[in-house]
Amino acid sequence: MERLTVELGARSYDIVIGDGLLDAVGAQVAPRLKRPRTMIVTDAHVADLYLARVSASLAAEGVAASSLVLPAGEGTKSWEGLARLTEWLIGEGIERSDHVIALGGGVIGDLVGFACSIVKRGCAFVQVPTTLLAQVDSSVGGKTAINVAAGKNLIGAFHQPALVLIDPTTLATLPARELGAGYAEVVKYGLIDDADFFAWCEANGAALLAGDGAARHKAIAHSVSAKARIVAADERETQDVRALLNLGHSFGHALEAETGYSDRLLHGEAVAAGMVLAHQFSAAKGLCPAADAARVRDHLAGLGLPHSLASAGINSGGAALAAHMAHDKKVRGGKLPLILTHGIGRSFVTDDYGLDTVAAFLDGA
Ligand SMILES: NC(=O)c1ccc[n+]([C@@H]2O[C@H](COP(=O)([O-])OP(=O)(O)OC[C@H]3O[C@@H](n4cnc5c(N)ncnc54)[C@H](O)[C@@H]3O)[C@@H](O)[C@H]2O)c1
Ligand SMILES: O=C(O)C(=O)C[C@@H](O)[C@H](O)[C@H](O)COP(=O)(O)O
Ligand SMILES: [Zn+2]
Repeated sequence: MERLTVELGARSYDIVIGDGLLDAVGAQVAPRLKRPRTMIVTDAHVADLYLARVSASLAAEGVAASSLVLPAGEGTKSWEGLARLTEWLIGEGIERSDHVIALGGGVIGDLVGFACSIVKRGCAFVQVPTTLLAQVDSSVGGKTAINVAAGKNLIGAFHQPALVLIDPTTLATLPARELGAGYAEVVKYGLIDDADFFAWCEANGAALLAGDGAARHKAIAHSVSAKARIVAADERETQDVRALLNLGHSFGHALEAETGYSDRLLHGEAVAAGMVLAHQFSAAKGLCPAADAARVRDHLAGLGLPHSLASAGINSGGAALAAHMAHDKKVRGGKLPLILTHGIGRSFVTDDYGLDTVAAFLDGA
């Protein structure tokens, strides 16, 4: 079992990684509770697979757990999902010191985190991520949100979890397409500031996706450690440090919006295409060697991930895509900060390029 801490002063918390940890959720959570009671929120797929085990681990510690099973999929990160969850938590008689357990992928984690940021003005929650994406990214850092018609994650809050419990063995049941989507966020950490880790991804990505346990463990531990470092340095994304975690997302979120947050394009798939576009845009502006942009495209394409507008199933014009980007939460003074790069592992934030420039680039991409 491995343990690291996200250092955030009074809001610091541990991330625990261990095979079989799902059966120890009760032992990890029980000592934190003011009463032997908790609420588990999950989705329909994960409930079938893992809810009974988590409930049993809590029962073994004398903790009674009620559960809410929400529909699987991005559509649950919505006003409707939020209303249903918050009403349920209130109906369950939640107290602020209770620890709601978010058992599932990034959709459940983001929704539960946001609900817990507003119910009774703030309740505790524990992330038990079961997708690769959630284990390497979304369960850590306290960005919580729902999607609205105008854009991705536009209604949300920073609300840190009290604890993150990662059991990599849950990935054994994850569909290959979901694994690939999560893998895009793993590659992101290499592209941001760690060229050696990108090279590791090139060498080990295929094995990781094929089920290599050691590769999965290394990717998860490395990713959460990088994320913990970045979040500790800039918790609320005010200093152009945490914004680097948005590499590929300004483009990616526009692609997700264009596909209506449907399963035509998963978040991680949109990020994969978005990261390639960010490198190609950088190369087109003379900021990044074209060979680096090609290397990123080739790695993601080689693993079957979207690596262009066409392979992401997008045939909209640049202006339509750029219009989505105008809603980006990083916009300041009317300018859109983009995460661009000087090469692999050398990302940076700039607001030197306007939406017209981005639209023209996308028209030719
Ligand atoms: N808060 C953050 O920092 C952050 C970071 C990255 C992504 N996100 C958000 O995360 C969301 C995407 O998360 P996701 O990719 O985990 O998607 P998801 O939560 O929709 O899960 C993907 C699918 O896998 C199923 N599933 C989950 N665990 C499983 C398992 N172990 N075995 C079998 N099936 C399983 C789910 O039921 C679902 O159908 C997006 O909304 C994205 O915006 C947030
Ligand atoms: O934690 C962060 O910071 C991230 O940007 C992680 C991203 O992978 C994630 O998709 C996040 O939700 C995007 O943030 P947003 O602020 O652009 O909604
Ligand atoms: Zn993301």
